[in-house]
Amino acid sequence: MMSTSSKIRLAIPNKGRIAEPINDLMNRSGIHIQMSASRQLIAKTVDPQIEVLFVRPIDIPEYVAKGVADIGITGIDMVAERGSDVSIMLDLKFGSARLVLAVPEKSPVQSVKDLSGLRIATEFPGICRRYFADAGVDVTLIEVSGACEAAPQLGVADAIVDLTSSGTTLEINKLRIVDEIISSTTNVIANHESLKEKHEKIEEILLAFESVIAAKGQCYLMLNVDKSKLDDVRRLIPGLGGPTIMDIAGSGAVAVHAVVPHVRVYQLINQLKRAGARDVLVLDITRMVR
Ligand SMILES: Nc1ncnc2c1ncn2[C@@H]1O[C@H](COP(=O)(O)OP(=O)(O)OP(=O)(O)O)[C@@H](O)[C@H]1O
Ligand SMILES: O=P(O)(O)OC[C@H]1O[C@H](OP(=O)(O)OP(=O)(O)O)[C@H](O)[C@@H]1O
Ligand SMILES: [Mg+2]
Repeated sequence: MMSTSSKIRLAIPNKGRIAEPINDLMNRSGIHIQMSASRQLIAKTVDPQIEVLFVRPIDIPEYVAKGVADIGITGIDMVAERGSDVSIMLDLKFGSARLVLAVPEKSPVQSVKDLSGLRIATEFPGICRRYFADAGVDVTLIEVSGACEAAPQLGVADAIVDLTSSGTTLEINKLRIVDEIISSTTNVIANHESLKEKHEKIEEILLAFESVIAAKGQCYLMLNVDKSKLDDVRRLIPGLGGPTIMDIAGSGAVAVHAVVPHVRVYQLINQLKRAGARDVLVLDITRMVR
């Protein structure tokens, strides 16, 4: 195992749907990117051992497989499309989408078997070839690089294989799902050799990302309460290691601190006030390491 002095190159998307959430993850995890120009392809970070490479999400799996980057962040669909030999390290749980086979609402097609001899438009030729081969169905693939849902209306395809998340694009283009091929989220992937040689540093980065995911949806609640009412307040505060209780010197009151889920806060504050809590503060948690 190598020391923590290993340099790491991290490949992340330069554009597209997941670029912004990944940038947010980098900031929250404390690995701030230092950009000197907006179209910069390689950037330094606050950690002199971590350098960032900005590339297209579809190219990240192969850059990582070939060792151009040690680790990368991209959709699991991109890894499947390229068939890249990388280690899947961490599911970041955003960028959720399903890759589906869809046909015009009025099409007679009911299953993949009905597509024999027909034309399929897709941005995912790799996944499609394997999918139709597994199904034993011979089709013609029409490769497009966006706006795939328009292909049936334009008369260039009989069906499409494309991503859907909210379902809006399928609905607007009057398309019906016939099958789900894969579901995808944004993941951290790693090069096999880098994992052996730079294990400690990669683990350090993963821990930083995990701590951001753990903190998501949680907030830090602080309040003061007279000791006589402490039991009522304690009963209201949900788990997560139980509240921390500290004496406020000479006041007959205590300070109570606890980590609580965001979704509980609105109701909880009212209940706590009724139970005698005062000076309530709710703070965002950026990172949480257990
Ligand atoms: N509708 C969506 N909802 C959630 N995630 C999506 C959606 N569309 C794409 N993604 C995910 O975003 C990642 C990058 O795809 P995206 O289409 O944003 O990149 P791109 O093709 O480089 O950008 P663009 O389509 O703007 O040219 C993929 O892993 C994909 O699964
Ligand atoms: O279910 P929805 O929420 O409507 O999302 C689905 C759309 O999102 C993606 O398009 P993207 O924004 O990447 O544009 P593109 O078609 O040019 O790739 C995908 O290719 C679909 O077209
Ligand atoms: Mg796209």
